[in-house]
Amino acid sequence: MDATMSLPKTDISNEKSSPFNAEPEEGLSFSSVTLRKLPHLGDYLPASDLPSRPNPLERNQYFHPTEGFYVSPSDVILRQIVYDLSGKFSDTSHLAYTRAGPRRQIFFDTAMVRAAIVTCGGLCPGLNTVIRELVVGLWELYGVREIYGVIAGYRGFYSSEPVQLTLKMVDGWHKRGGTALETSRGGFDLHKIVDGIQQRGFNQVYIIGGDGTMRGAVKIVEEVRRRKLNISVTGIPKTVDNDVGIIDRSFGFQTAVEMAQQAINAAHVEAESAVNGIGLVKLMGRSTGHIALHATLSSCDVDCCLIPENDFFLEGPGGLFKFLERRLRENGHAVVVVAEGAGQDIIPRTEAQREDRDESGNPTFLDVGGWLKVELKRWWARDHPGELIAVKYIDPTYMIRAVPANATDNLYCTLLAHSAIHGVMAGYTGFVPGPINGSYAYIPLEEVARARNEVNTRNHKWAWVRSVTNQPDFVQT
Ligand SMILES: Nc1ncnc2c1ncn2[C@@H]1O[C@H](COP(=O)(O)OP(=O)(O)O)[C@@H](O)[C@H]1O
Ligand SMILES: O=P(O)(O)OC[C@H]1O[C@](O)(COP(=O)(O)O)[C@@H](O)[C@@H]1O
Ligand SMILES: [Mg+2]
Repeated sequence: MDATMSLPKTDISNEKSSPFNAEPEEGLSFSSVTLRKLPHLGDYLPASDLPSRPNPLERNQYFHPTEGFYVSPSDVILRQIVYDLSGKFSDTSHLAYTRAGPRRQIFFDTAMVRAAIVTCGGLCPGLNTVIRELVVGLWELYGVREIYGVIAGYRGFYSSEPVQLTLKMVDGWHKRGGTALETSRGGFDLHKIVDGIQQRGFNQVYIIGGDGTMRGAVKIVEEVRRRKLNISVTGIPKTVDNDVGIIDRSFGFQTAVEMAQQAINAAHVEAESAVNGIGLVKLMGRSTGHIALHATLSSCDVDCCLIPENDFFLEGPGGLFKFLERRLRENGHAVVVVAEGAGQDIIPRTEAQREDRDESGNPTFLDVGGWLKVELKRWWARDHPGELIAVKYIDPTYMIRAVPANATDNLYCTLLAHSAIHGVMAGYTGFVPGPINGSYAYIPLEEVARARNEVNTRNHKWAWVRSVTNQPDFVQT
């Protein structure tokens, strides 16, 4: 049967009208869509300080913009694309974001642009590609020549001299892991950072980082606005853990999953080749188990996937040991994948360990893999004296994030970088570019900083994990 979805005509909502955001038009069926308003320099700068000009892509020798090339403020991406046609619409189902892409008119004189690029937080495959593509995009698409790399994270804005970046310098960076600009945790001093941005005359700031970085970027945008500066700030979401919300996934995540699979494969080979072999792999994921989950699904060799979103326990009926004992009896070996943030509440720790934080204030974790290995051996020796066991523990955590991005992630990094540039040139600020349901959108930075992407253990994906591993729920009885 061909069902036609009709959206309810009530609840017309456009968060706040502005010349830079779409107005609902009479007769259009998206009248019930709530469009997230994007911050724009024009929100606080007088129009006389913000003259618009034609996009230089118009004159670019390699571009021949056709009808439909430019994105207009009324182009939107819907947050949700799965609907229940029985008519049970929820409020959030019609949330929309401004579509990313080049604008016909821009708000920067590209000869006057001084762009700053910084990387903060942990490493992630693709960081160098994003940096390179920001430089290439600014240089080739918009003719910008004043592009600077801020060294070693937020502290670089006030503690070291930025490095001028050229096309020649960044050549080949997309093939290198890590970040050529260096990164660090901590060092967030809001006033020193914004003073540094002002003193160096930066008017476009590209901040590449994870959830912590985005929270910092929100404060920078607020301070820039408070000082009424003509500076556009964008956040490019980076996290190997894939814990940033709203966007489909973060760059580098697929590469990390691919690398994780290699570790799982090795663990499987080791486990299969031993008597009562247990292959144990620890993967990154502070508070979310996305890497563990995706690597489990794609490897098909995993017996049990432990993630921070799911509690587990070791001893007694329904516990991990009983389950593994069964698997060893049935198959002779087992493979366990554990995300670094899993089981943290059941690992014994001292008061000092409980309080320990990294320079950014993130809690530091105990090694769940090392602890599990010791506990597994202790349990087996106690309950099965004289029987062989081999626990092969692989910790590839830094290996999976220190590699260059794979082809899919490299492509993604390019689109992110270019989307960021187009948005900044259009005068938007305090936004994040990212794919939503496969299409690139601009999302308010503040919203991204608040959103978390956790594994939903009640949805189909987790059910899929269970169908692959046949693992229990680890419920105390
Ligand atoms: N709430 C916050 N406010 C301001 N800055 C923050 C905040 N949280 C983290 N930062 C800063 O952001 C940077 C990166 O944060 P971190 O948590 O280490 O990595 P990530 O951004 O990858 O999550 C650090 O310089 C840190 O000081
Ligand atoms: O040892 P480091 O470099 O501080 O980082 C370890 C952490 O960094 C991560 O890889 C990524 O975390 P962020 O994205 O928050 O930087 C975590 O999975 C891990 O806990
Ligand atoms: Mg983080």
